[in-house]
Amino acid sequence: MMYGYYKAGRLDQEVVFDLFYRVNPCGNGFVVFAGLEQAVLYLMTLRFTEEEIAYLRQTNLFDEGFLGELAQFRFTGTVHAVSEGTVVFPYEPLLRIEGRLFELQLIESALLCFVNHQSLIATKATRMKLAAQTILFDDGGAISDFGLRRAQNRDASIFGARAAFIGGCSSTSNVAAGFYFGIPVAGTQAHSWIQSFPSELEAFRAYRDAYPDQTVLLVDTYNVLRSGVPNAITVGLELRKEGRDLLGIRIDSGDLAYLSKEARKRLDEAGFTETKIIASDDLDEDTIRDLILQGAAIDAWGVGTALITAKDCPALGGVYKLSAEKVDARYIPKIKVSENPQKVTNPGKKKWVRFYVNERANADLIMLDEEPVPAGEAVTLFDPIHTYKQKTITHYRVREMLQPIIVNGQMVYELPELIEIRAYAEKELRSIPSETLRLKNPHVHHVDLSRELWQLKQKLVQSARM
Ligand SMILES: Nc1ncnc2c1ncn2[C@@H]1O[C@H](COP(=O)(O)OP(=O)(O)OP(=O)(O)O)[C@@H](O)[C@H]1O
Ligand SMILES: O=P(O)(O)OC[C@H]1O[C@H](OP(=O)(O)OP(=O)(O)O)[C@H](O)[C@@H]1O
Ligand SMILES: O=C(O)c1cccnc1
Repeated sequence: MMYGYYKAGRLDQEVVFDLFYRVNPCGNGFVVFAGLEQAVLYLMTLRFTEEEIAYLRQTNLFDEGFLGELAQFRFTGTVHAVSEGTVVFPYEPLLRIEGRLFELQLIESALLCFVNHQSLIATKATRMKLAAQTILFDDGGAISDFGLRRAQNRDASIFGARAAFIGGCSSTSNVAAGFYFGIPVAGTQAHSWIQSFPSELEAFRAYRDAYPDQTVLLVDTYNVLRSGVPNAITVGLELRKEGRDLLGIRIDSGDLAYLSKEARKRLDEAGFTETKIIASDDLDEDTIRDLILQGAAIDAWGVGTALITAKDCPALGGVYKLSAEKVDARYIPKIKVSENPQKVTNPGKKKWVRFYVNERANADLIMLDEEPVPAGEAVTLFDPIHTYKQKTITHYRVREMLQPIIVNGQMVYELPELIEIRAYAEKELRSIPSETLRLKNPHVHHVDLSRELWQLKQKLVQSARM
């Protein structure tokens, strides 16, 4: 397409693209937006190397003028985006990109790859947190990412760990992710550790000697209640003699509700009331919720496959659509019409706002960029499909959601630390009504169009059909 634009003399045509998604993943009521940092770093460093140009040359598809354009390629466009960790909903522009058609077309798939992957995993992690009733993070069980071995690849594990941390995981067992992003790293030991020693007790003692202040023992290699827990208590008593304590045990198979409750009883009877019980074994948000309903005595959760691959909903369908074209300093709105009404795009250069009523997100409104943001006057919102469904809000706080990130190829935004993004994501979740956070059949958050945008869309649909 870039070569075609070049041949048609359209490479400098100024356009606007929106990146958004249409359907929440996993039956969820929202998405936690993530991946912006990688998208921005990609745009700021995007170049064609001599080697890459030589590869393209030998395809015999392109002329030298075009290859020369690639050699001097720089991203010179303007990007507005929501902050990482923001709770977002279908059809909301997550990134709005303005610039040369030549550049904006090239970046489509890369931007989608960063945003789709990390937003999906951040959302999945949030679901786990909601299931574990840890939305208030100081309560309920922490969730650790155990996913590296099950991730689709190295990058998926590392960026997945980043996204999982944004979504609320407390730690990762992926040390590379700790190295790159400063995520707290935590882990225990595998069954092979226990098997490699002559006995379980010797294995526990050797682990304690290596990590006397972080002794967490895997108790299910032979028999949880007859061998693992009694041996862990023996090692715990030895630690006590040194003035230390047994930090935890991990149960990785069997009936996690029954075994955790029994293990809790025995640990408590032996005086280890502070020792944590960590569960793992094919956990997902449904099993976590189920175990909590059964009164399982689980303090923390190690989650692998279901988290890092978003196993039951393995892709977020974010898309990148052209919404306007600049002609004589004016933006001309563009639309994509479809037989499927959900695939008709929202035309024009747009922005969007969120209305808060009593500090809870009440509704979102997508509007044309030139429209004034409501400033306290009563606003009547209507459903863009079933337009008779209307509501008027009066006492609200309004927040503009897109902010400048890159202007004419220059970064104007300071990328936040990951820990700040995580804290912001938590704050965001607290601003969303609990009905929308429900794991099953959540309330559908209202994302409406301003009257002007709605009328423009109707007009363009009508004219496109003629
Ligand atoms: N009390 C429980 N309620 C609901 N699900 C549970 C409960 N206990 C365990 N599970 C889940 O059931 C599944 C256990 O599967 P299965 O019985 O096949 O294996 P297992 O006994 O854990 O042995 P292994 O992991 O060694 O194959 C896991 O996904 C686990 O998280
Ligand atoms: O959430 P999950 O996908 O289960 O990931 C975590 C699992 O990974 C490890 O198991 P391991 O690779 O040794 O396999 P196994 O326990 O399934 O046998 C660990 O002991 C957990 O069981
Ligand atoms: O640290 C652990 O116990 C761990 C890490 C990854 C996968 N399974 C277990």
